[in-house]
Amino acid sequence: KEKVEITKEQQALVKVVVEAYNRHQIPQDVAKKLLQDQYSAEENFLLLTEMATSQVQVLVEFTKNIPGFLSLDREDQIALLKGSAVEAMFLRSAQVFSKKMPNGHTEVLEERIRKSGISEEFMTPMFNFYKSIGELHMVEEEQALLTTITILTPDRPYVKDQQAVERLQETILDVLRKMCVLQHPQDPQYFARLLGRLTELRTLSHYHAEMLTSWRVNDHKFTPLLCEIWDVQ
Ligand SMILES: COc1ccc(-c2nc3ccccc3n2[C@H](C(=O)Nc2c(C)cccc2C)C2CCCCC2)c(OC)c1
Repeated sequence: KEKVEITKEQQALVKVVVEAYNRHQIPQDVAKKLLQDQYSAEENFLLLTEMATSQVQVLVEFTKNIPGFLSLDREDQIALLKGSAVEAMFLRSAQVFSKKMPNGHTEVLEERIRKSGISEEFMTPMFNFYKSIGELHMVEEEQALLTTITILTPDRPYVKDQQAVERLQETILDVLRKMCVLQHPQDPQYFARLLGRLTELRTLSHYHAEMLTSWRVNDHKFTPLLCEIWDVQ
């Protein structure tokens, strides 16, 4: 049984990433807003586009703190951001949905999301993903590193130097694997299950454009930034 230990530089790397991840969170807590009032489909659509727009902005800031990211080719940095923004948004939403809340609040939140204006057909895959993330009971380090691994996916469209991205991703994967072994000694499959969620995340993200255009509102207005990132308009 090899003794797994996290090196000093790996600890420093995790600290930088987790601090940046926590610092670059969206100011207003959307879950609180949703728990307070039932909004119309129009208001929810506007809230979604506002949340998604600010999420992309915080994602850009977050990537600046990923060791090695700024040394990548600049066009590759853009390709990684464009390629991971939707997945990062769903991962963030799953983490918000899975947060420990007072009794009954999660059910109210789920109801509000079901009635938000999103069309029926996407609810099952979306909530299946949210619940599968929730079952992992990830600690914040795992959440931050998993988001970082999603961003550092080498085979995004238009990435030229995939090897450089792979090297960065492997650095994060190595420390996450060790953390999972140390954090969940009773579950040797935990790290594999964590990575398995990224496959589910990619599948869910294929639906995002349809989820938006099928939102039950008359006019689907997007910000210029979202037109860039989402395959809409
Ligand atoms: C593409 O279609 C989507 C994407 C996300 C959600 C979503 N799942 C959530 C789980 C928990 C809390 C809120 C959740 N959201 C939205 C939200 O803002 N996600 C969010 C974003 C966008 C950025 C940063 C952070 C977050 C949480 C609410 C937007 C307003 C209507 C209700 C959903 C969604 O729900 C129908 C449909």
